[in-house]
Amino acid sequence: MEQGYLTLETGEVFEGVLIGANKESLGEVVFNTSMTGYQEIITDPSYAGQIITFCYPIIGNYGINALDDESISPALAGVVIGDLCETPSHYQSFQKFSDKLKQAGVPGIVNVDTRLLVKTIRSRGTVKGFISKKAEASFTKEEKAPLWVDQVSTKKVQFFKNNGPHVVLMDFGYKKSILTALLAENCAVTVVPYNTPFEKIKSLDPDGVLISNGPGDPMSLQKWFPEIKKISQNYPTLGICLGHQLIALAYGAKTEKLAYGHRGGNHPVKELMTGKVKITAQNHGYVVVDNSIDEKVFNVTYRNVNDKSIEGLTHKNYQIQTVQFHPEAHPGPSDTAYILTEFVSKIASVGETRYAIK
Ligand SMILES: NC(=O)CC[C@H](N)C(=O)O
Repeated sequence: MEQGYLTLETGEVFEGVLIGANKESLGEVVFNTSMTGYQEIITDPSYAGQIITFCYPIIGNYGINALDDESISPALAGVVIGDLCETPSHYQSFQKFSDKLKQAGVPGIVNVDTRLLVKTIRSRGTVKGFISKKAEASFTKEEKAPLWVDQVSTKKVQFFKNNGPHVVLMDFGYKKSILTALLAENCAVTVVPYNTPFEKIKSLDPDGVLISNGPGDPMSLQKWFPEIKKISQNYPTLGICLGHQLIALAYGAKTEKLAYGHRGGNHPVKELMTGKVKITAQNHGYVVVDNSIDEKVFNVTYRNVNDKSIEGLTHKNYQIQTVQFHPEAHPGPSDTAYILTEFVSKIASVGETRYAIK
């Protein structure tokens, strides 16, 4: 057990014990409030480049299983934990949390005062941090953040056969649960790289397109906004999290960074049409700016109950729906699983009446 430190760019230093990969790591320090689901969280590609602080004090108690990974290899920069349990107990567990981290090449730091760290992030806003054996770090101003999506998106097209409607899943760093949910609805799914142009998607002849979640600042993908717009004008489209932000941006709205993001399994969201509140799973640092939405183009369908931020949109003329939260959950409640089910039944019924390709 080796002593280590998490140094924040704002100067605070947190002491702990190093676990996982034996290396230093720099990342944006964020926190997740979920009480369970650490395996899904560390394998969610949307965390690429980030150091996740777990608010829940005990992590690792039910081990790692063969089912819950949300991607093949974790993309996060590190983890910060209060109390790590190295003697897991669960019938499906085959690995300890620290071994999973080591295998994935990700460093972590445990025995950290995570309550103080989260309070610090809440007052400072999201800050960069450095995990190291030394209590010092130098933070140089990066010219440009890496294009994280490019690092997590598939490089090749993958087909999943089925006898239901055909969905093209644009992979900006999709969570496996999105694919699983579509397959469970009998959809045939074609997973394509994030930078697949409209013409290629047209050649795949989908019934609908799903623009996935993914890491980083949505504005870093500005180059692809015209393609995203064209795709969504020609096929019924569902955007989840980053997908929601990209669609809004493609139609001229703006996004901004939240002070410290929404990451957890109990974010209340109001469905404006019914007034009903759904408890949702979330993991995002950016939001669509409220007054940047053209109300002649989009209806705001959902709002966050806590900070009133935009959580969902529908287009007034095209079959486009977007959600900032995660209807596939994993981890988190499945209150909004109907969003995926309704999308699939909509594209199944569009069938022959599908609008003409422009
Ligand atoms: N889960 C996601 O798709 C996250 C979207 C985006 N990277 C954000 O942080 O806001």
